[in-house]
Amino acid sequence: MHVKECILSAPGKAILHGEHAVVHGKMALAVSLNLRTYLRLKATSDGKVCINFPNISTLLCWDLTELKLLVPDTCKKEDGKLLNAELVKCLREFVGVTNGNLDTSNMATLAFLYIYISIFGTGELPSLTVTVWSELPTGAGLGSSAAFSVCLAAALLCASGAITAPLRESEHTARWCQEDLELINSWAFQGEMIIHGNPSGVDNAVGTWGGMLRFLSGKIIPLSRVPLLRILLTNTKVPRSTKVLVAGVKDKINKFPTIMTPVLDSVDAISCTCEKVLSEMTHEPITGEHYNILEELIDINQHHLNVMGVGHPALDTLCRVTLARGLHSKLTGAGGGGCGITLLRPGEVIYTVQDLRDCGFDCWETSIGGPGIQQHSPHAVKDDILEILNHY
Ligand SMILES: Nc1ncnc2c1ncn2[C@@H]1O[C@H](COP(=O)(O)OP(=O)(O)OP(=O)(O)O)[C@@H](O)[C@H]1O
Ligand SMILES: C[C@@](O)(CCO)CC(=O)[O-]
Ligand SMILES: [Mg+2]
Repeated sequence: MHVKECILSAPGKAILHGEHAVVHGKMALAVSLNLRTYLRLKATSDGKVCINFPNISTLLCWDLTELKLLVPDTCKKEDGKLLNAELVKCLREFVGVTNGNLDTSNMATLAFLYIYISIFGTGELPSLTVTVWSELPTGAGLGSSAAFSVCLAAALLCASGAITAPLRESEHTARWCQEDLELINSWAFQGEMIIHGNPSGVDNAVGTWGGMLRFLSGKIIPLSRVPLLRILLTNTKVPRSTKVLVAGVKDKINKFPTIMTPVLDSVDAISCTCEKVLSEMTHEPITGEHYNILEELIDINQHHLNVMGVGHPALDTLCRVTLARGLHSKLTGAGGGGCGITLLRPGEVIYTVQDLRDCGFDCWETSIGGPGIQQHSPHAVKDDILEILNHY
């Protein structure tokens, strides 16, 4: 093993515009959040691999001898756009995943085992313990699966020696070089493929690089100059699965191609227009008209997302309650429940927070644009999170 112990973190994300359309080759605008997923990897010598994912109540241990039997004959060490079908089939049987059973714990376990065996399968399997704790709500549209996959990919790549842990003595936080980030991102995409089925890659790109970015057909363009936006996040707490929602949109497009294609094109135009307005806001004095346009784009996109079939009555409530205070909201991420975003104007007093809490929703203002995957020294991690990571 190339590391004895390491602690990493990756951010969640909010999609401003382009969710679902991005899966079909359209543009998305996404931004990292100040809520992060933390992972601690520890080398052990007991011949076991243990995973502890307390957010989803998962604590499992296997003997290395058991896991060795799962390594397929053709274990590719290459990163790629396709999963090794033989390994997926074998792991699904091992973990007990059937087609109708989208148990949250199973998907995370499957993603861990897939990345672990793919990275180490051609050599010796190491004995280790991995603990993951997240500040993000899981399965709520804020990219928890991507932050999880990015952390797993980075930690296991470091443990294998494919990349080097960047933290030097006396440093508290460190990042990887561009080349290593590309490798982390490509393995995180494979984790997302396990959890999502058909991801665009936008979520893992934000988890890897952080900041605000434009994502189009696998191309990631960081937006360096963006205005300081105030965004309210609301979690309707309605559970949903990204995998199921993405598959539903695909079915609708296949069923009504001539009806749905213009909707996707319109979402693409919304993302382009939004990017243009955001860029103007960094070059010229910000006016009320800039905000008027951003708000109208949010309203139009929310209608389109309803047309795609990924709305939910709880998200309608969010839009109605915030509009009563003159604020504009849309779902973010896969929809079907989960979280929505509300744009706040500078200096705005947000009475709407109490209205939303009265509806039973969680609601908080977030800061956006935090860093992508990082390695931390234990001193750089908040005490309560460190306690959870060290508990196992
Ligand atoms: N902290 C975590 N620990 C373990 N597994 C996690 C964690 N966070 C996410 N996951 C895995 O990711 C799944 C949720 O992924 P899903 O893509 O459905 O939602 P999301 O990523 O939160 O939202 P979106 O994809 O819309 O942004 C969980 O069911 C679990 O398998
Ligand atoms: C719904 C979706 O567009 C965003 C999920 O955060 C899926 C994806 O891009 O992989
Ligand atoms: Mg996800």
